[in-house]
Amino acid sequence: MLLAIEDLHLSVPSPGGTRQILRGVTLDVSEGETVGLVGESGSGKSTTARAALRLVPERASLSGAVSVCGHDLVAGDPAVVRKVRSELAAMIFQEPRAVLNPVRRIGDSATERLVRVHDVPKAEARRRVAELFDEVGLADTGRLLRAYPHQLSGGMLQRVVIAAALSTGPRLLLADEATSALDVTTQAEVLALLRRLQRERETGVLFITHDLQLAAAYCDRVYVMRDGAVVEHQKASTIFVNPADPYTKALAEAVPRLPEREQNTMEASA
Ligand SMILES: Nc1ncnc2c1ncn2[C@@H]1O[C@H](COP(=O)(O)OP(=O)(O)OP(=O)(O)O)[C@@H](O)[C@H]1O
Repeated sequence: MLLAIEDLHLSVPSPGGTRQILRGVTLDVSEGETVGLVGESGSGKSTTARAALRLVPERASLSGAVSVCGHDLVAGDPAVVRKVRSELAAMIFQEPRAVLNPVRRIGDSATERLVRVHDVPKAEARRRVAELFDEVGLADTGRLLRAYPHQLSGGMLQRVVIAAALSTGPRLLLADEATSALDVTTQAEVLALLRRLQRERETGVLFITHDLQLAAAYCDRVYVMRDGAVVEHQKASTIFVNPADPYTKALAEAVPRLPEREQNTMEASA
């Protein structure tokens, strides 16, 4: 098992007492699996994923178990946490521009993990990252390594971030709304790319999205969260057909559909 979270509770002190953010979350991700984590804004999806890297709020109180490739992230000492963050797991966020320093060249940002954390010589790190750029479909890698983030489109930047995340060969990818800011075509391209890389490397992916339809189409299994707890867990192929929890039912019913009249008009004109 790559990621195993069991009965995870997380609370933070708040002006009125204690604020419960996670209430007994249990989920897992195996090698080569894409597992969706779905829920509305504020349901605790990001907090759950960040707990896999022990990136929890300061002064948070945490109980339960989190293990990444068998390493205990709750009780583990700082060396274990460092190993997980630098070698075993990597996170991809929604907005690449927020991750990449705007005044640093792409090459410096993308090689940072290899150079700083893994002591790989700079020239070797650039060679490896250039290879990965090629793999994620970025052309003209020499020019790209010298470019600044503002010179690239959102889709290209997200590919850069994916290449940087993959540079240290993580077993587990935590993708937090990783394609939500992209237009539909670019989103489809980046999802296909992630799928291919994942199959080649047998990576496990925790795929966080607020979009149940996307999760059902893209993932193997789906967990649905509401108010800090998992309220449903199903195979992706059945979650739309057979939602058990009333909240999932409501989410499934909320998927926008074209009104019948417009659909008929489109069919007629096709
Ligand atoms: N450091 C913190 N201190 C206090 N509350 C926090 C902290 N971090 C998160 N929260 C709260 O915990 C809840 C869950 O947040 P989280 O970001 O995990 O939700 P989410 O499902 O990922 O939402 P979104 O889709 O909007 O990112 C939210 O109500 C958020 O405001």
